[in-house]
Amino acid sequence: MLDEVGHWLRRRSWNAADRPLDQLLAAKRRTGTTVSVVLPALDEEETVGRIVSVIRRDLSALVDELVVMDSGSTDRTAEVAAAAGAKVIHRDEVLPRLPPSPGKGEVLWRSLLATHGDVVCFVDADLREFSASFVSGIVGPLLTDPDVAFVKAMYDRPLDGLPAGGGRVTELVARPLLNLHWPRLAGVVQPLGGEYAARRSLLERLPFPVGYGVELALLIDALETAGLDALAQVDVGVRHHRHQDGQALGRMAAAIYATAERRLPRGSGRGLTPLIQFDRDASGAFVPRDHVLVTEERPPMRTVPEYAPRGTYV
Ligand SMILES: O=c1ccn([C@@H]2O[C@H](COP(=O)(O)OP(=O)(O)O[C@H]3O[C@H](CO)[C@@H](O)[C@H](O)[C@H]3O)[C@@H](O)[C@H]2O)c(=O)[nH]1
Ligand SMILES: O=C(O)[C@H](O)COP(=O)(O)O
Repeated sequence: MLDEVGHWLRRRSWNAADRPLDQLLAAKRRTGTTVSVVLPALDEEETVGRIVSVIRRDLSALVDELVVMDSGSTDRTAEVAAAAGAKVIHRDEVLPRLPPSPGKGEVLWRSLLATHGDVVCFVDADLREFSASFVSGIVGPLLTDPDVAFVKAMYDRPLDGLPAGGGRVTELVARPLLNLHWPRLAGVVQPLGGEYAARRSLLERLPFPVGYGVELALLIDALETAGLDALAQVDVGVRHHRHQDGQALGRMAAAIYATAERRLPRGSGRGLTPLIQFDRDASGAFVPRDHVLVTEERPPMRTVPEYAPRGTYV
C-alpha cells in the first residue's frame, strides 16, 4: 500500500457515531451550510417511500431540501415519494432544451440544477432497512471539517447469505482498476456505493457520465481536482439493496470500464501494485489487506534460447 494511502486511511476514515447529530446541527448553524439530499429513482416504488419518511422524521433539522429525481419511472415511484414528503422532479423538467439520456448519472447531473444546497448528498432509492445515519454520517465531515469536500459511505454488503459478499462489480472491476491505475484511491472501501455527499463547489466543476460510470468518474475527478486529503469515508454499518442479475452487472461493468478508459491517460498507475481489499477486524473496523498481484508475462516460447533447438514449426 502507498504510504499516502495508509496516512489517508488514518486521517480520513470515520464512523457515523463519531459525530452525533447535535454536533452536526451546531456546525450547520455556525457555518450556515445548507444541505440537499437527492434520491435518483427508476421504478423504486417499493423502497423510496420509507427512505423519504425516515429522512423527514429523523433529519428534518439537518436536511433543507429532499428531492427524488425521477429517472423515467413507469411505476408509482413519483406518487409514493411525494406522499412521503419529498419534492419529486422528473428528469424532463430540468434543462428541457436538452433531451435527457437514460441513466443514473444523467439525473444526478440534472439534480445540481434542480437543487440549491451547499452540500449535496446522493442516496440510492432502492435501499432496504435504511437508517438516517446513511445521510448524517456522510454529511457530517462536510459540516465540521472545512478541508473535506467529498465523502463516501462505507458498509458491509450482504449477498445470498454471505454477510459481505455483495458489491460484485466493485470487487471484480472497480477495485482492481483503481488499484492498478489510481492507487491513491485504493483506500476507498466502497468506490461504487451510491451514498456520497460533496460540496456543490466541487460537484459543479466535475463532468458526469450519464450512466453507471458516474461514481467512478466523480471519485477519480474529485481526487484530481481537490486532492486526496479532501476525500473521506464514513462507516455507516450495513447496506441492503436490490441486486441486479449478472447480465445487468455486465453492462454496468462495461460502463465503468469505459469511464476508466477515458481517464486512463491521466491515471497515475504504476503497473504493478498490490491489490488492497478490506475485511472487518475483531473490533468491527475495516482493515486493509494487501494482496500481491503477479502481472508478469512470459515471452513467446520461440524467443527462449532453450527452445531454439526444437527448430521451426509451421
Ligand atoms: O437509469 C437509472 C438507473 C438507476 N437509477 C437509480 O439509481 C440508484 C442505483 O441504481 P441500481 O440499479 O440500484 O444500482 P446498483 O446495482 O446498486 O449499483 C451500484 O453501482 C452503481 C455504479 O457505480 C452505482 O450507481 C449504484 O449507486 C450502486 O449501488 C437506484 O435508486 C436506481 O433507481 C436511476 O435513477 N436511473
Ligand atoms: O456495486 C456493485 O458492485 C454492484 O452494484 C453489485 O452489487 P451487489 O453484488 O451487491 O448486487
